[in-house]
Amino acid sequence: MILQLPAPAKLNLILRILGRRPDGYHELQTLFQLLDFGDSLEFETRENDRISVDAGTLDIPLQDNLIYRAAQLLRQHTGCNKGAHIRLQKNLPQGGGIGGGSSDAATALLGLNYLWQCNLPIDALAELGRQLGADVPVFVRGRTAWAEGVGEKLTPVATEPRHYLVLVPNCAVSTAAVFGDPRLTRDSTAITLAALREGQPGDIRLDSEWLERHSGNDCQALVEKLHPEIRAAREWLQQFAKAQLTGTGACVFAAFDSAQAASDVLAKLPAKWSGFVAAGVQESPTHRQLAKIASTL
Ligand SMILES: C[C@@](CO)(OP(=O)(O)O)[C@H](O)COP(=O)(O)OP(=O)(O)OC[C@H]1O[C@@H](n2ccc(N)nc2=O)[C@H](O)[C@@H]1O
Ligand SMILES: Nc1ncnc2c1ncn2[C@@H]1O[C@H](COP(=O)(O)OP(=O)(O)O)[C@@H](O)[C@H]1O
Repeated sequence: MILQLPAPAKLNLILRILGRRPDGYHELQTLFQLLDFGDSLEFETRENDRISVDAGTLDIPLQDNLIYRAAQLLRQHTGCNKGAHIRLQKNLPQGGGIGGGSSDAATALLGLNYLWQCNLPIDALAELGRQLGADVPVFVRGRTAWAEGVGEKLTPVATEPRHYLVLVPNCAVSTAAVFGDPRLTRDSTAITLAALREGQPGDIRLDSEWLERHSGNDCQALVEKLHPEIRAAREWLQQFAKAQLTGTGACVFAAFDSAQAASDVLAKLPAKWSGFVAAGVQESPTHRQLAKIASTL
């Protein structure tokens, strides 16, 4: 059996650092916006219990690949001893702050849970994801969400449909180095969403005016100090629309009302940088694909 699933990127439309916990991890608040663009994973069952990964252009040891680690963790947790061959088509830059590795890990958990018929509920898969990285649970749950804690307390939210131009500067940022830097500001006040829920059935809606007021990224100033090229990319994009860092970088992004408007700016991009246009989505393309497969059974 062969199963093909997307592993979408995310943007942090808001990233606030509230403080540091005794274990060194940071308390934060972030708005994870899922995108309709990302990597792609293909899963194939095998006759034996081997797990192999063809990582394509991604040049890292197998034991470090989050796809392999997700597969091992799922087997350990469930006692499953089945094997699989997994092919990765890597479209997202590494260390970009758009969650490529985390999303690959989540898609591996979701895909293998289905392929191996482990039948773990989403809560259990999200907990396994948390063990692999702070950003994995949001991709496992598959909803654009407001995150608190170290990023694992998730509240699904509805954002207005927008198109994003994401620029990829020529550098990779180490998340651990940014969080370990004494110059990082860690004193933002917490935002409360509760007031926005009043009288509204369903998910909390974050409209563009609210987003405009609260957008920002507490890592941006430090990351731009460490990597002047990221500042240059953001300032270039800023000529056309409000531009901001995602996660701990390196990517920067701006929102547009249409894909055409974003593509028009992308067409002007200096050759030294690359970029892509993607739409913001409420539900992960991974979950949409799994639901489609389930509906045809
Ligand atoms: C801050 C974010 C926002 O999305 O940055 P990006 O990775 O997307 O750039 C993420 O939550 C990152 O998530 P992820 O990349 O999965 O982090 P992890 O592998 O769990 O942690 C990498 C390192 O970042 C630091 N870290 C991470 C998350 C957090 N809330 N506090 C931290 O201090 C820790 O030093 C940890 O060793
Ligand atoms: N399947 C994978 N895809 C990308 N990176 C991976 C993967 N597995 C492990 N990694 C490691 O995770 C690190 C961060 O990955 P990535 O998710 O691309 O960055 P970010 O969290 O900044 O968005 C990479 O530098 C890489 O060493």
